[in-house]
Amino acid sequence: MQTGTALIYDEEMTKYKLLWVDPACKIEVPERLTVSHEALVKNGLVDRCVSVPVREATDADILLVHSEEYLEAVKKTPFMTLEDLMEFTQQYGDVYFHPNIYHCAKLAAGAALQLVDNVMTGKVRNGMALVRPPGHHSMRSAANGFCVFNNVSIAAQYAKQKHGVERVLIVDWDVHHGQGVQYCFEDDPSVLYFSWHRYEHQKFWPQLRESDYDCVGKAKGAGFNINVPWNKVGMQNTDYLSVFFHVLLPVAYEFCPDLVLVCAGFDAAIGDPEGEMCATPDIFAHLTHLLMNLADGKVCAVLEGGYNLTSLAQSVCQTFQTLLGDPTPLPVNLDGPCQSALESVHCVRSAQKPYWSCLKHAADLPTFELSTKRIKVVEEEERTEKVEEEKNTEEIVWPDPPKRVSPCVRTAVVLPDGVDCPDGCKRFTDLHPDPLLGKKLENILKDSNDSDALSTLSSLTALIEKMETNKICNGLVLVRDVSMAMMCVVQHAASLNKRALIVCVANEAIPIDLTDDGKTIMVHFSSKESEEQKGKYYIPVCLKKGCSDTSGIMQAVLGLVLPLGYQYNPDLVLLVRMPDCRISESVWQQLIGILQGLAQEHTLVLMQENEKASVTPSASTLLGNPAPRLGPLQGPQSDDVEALERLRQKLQSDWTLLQTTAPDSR
Ligand SMILES: COCC(O)(O)CCCCCNCCCN
Ligand SMILES: [Zn+2]
Repeated sequence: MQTGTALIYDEEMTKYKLLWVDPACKIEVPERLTVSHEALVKNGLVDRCVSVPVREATDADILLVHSEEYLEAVKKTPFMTLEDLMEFTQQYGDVYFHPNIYHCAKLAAGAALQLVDNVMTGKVRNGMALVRPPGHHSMRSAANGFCVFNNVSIAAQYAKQKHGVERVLIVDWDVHHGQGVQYCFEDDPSVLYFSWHRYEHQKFWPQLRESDYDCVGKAKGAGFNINVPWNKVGMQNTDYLSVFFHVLLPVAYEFCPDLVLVCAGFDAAIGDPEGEMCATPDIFAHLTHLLMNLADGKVCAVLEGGYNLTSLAQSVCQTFQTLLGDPTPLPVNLDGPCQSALESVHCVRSAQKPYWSCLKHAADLPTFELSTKRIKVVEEEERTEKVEEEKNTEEIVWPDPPKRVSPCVRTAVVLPDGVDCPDGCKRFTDLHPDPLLGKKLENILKDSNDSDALSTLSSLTALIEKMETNKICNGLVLVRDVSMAMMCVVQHAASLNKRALIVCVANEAIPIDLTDDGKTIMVHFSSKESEEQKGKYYIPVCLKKGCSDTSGIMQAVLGLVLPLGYQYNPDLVLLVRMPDCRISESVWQQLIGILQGLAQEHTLVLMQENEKASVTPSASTLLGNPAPRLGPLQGPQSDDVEALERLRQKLQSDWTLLQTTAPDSR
């Protein structure tokens, strides 16, 4: 299994800057790279990474995206006088040139290519390149928005040409629209480009009509361009996650990329003068984690924007820590998307509906959108660049990102004798069994003299306590009676006053009575509609074909379990696989991998002791290895989707992160 996270950085890329007065460009300073790298050093993250050297992109590399005339023109800039540079710059927008910027632009593009080479040849699992000048605005024959060469677009073409990559997903979480990337791939179905961006109904830079949600790509590329416009500032963590759960991830899993490239701009974070958003730096820990079970974990992030030097440095560290496998921080108080974000999610899903089977049941465009579409056309003439009113300069503050400590034991296992402990795991037994345990569990234990049941249960309860005190990150336990063990965990977690999210994959109903105090939530996958209501904390997901239905499970995991789990924010995630369920190993691993974003990766996997074959794959994912790809997903069963929609309608008043449509409140 490939490991290692590449860090690509070279201080040469700090050696250019704005040489004249230009208010639009003054934020793009060399310190952006130095503060980021220094933060990595200070947090001991440089030493944990594999340092990969930069290289200059060759002409051939650059010509994968740019025209010869543009490259030839840029080649002349090192020899220009200051006046020539200013005049040369005039022909482009919101960008500046410098005698050394061509050299740095080759290094920035070359850094992205080095990252792709090292990931695609298996020298590292994933990585990030800290570069400037950034890339996503530059076009075939034009510099734009601080960008000279389109680093990530070149990397995508390079990955296809040199490494035979067939499908590339580009996730652009920078707060600006990477129009350069969109133009490069808009008719190319092998590159799926996803971007969210501050838009404010086309009032925000670069004020392009083609940045709106209805620009879905052209010809064969229709459906392979996804624009999520933010029509208001102040978007928060919950808005970003809502878009991942209900737009990006379902489509990304259906697309099943061979490689994920990230236009990692951190101007989407709080404090940034460009974005004016409110998402905190730790959100990038989650966004990164949610991409890491795609493409067998092959994730290459390349720095784009980010102008608040404090939030930039914090966001860069959060991203590297997740790439390195450190537990994600708790996703605190997510209270569901704001109205504007919900409208954007609703519009994007309906615009993309014809192209993705995971969206085939998405709602149609809200009626108000149809009406305002016309109004917007009318306003077109009146369009004036939003007056750059003085940014409210009062200091914006936010809490430091939480410490993310890796427990000394990553994965503990409780296995029957004769079952080998997988490499990297630690066999766990309870050294101080609680003599009263039998008594405490008598309501659960059928036969309190059953000594090895009792010993397994005492190991189980002791393991939970080690996870709660962060001595152990996660665990895998094989038991004879899964139902009984599950009830024991529920009872014990409740006694520790810890909130547990239980995801149970089964085929039959399961005998469990959940307390209605919300200390435990259970999502129960089965093939049978369970008639009796078991309260709002028991959530039955019925799949006609049962747990062998990969698309059905993934649809429910991404669109229901994740949002609900993130909003519930448990201390512990219990993954229970009942003996009779026929879930595929890869889907089971995806479930384990995806849900590790919750509860600081305190995941407890519970299986029947005869599932020996599943011990190694389950343990591999618990150890932080990426879950295997599922292959391009077909559409889920229609009646399953309708059942899921009914469930969503029922739950979304309590769990607002489940919402995907804006009430027609106009
Ligand atoms: C790929 O570069 C990263 C980036 O997307 O952040 C570039 C933003 C250019 C923003 C240009 N308008 C500045 C107007 C003054 N406030
Ligand atoms: Zn940006």
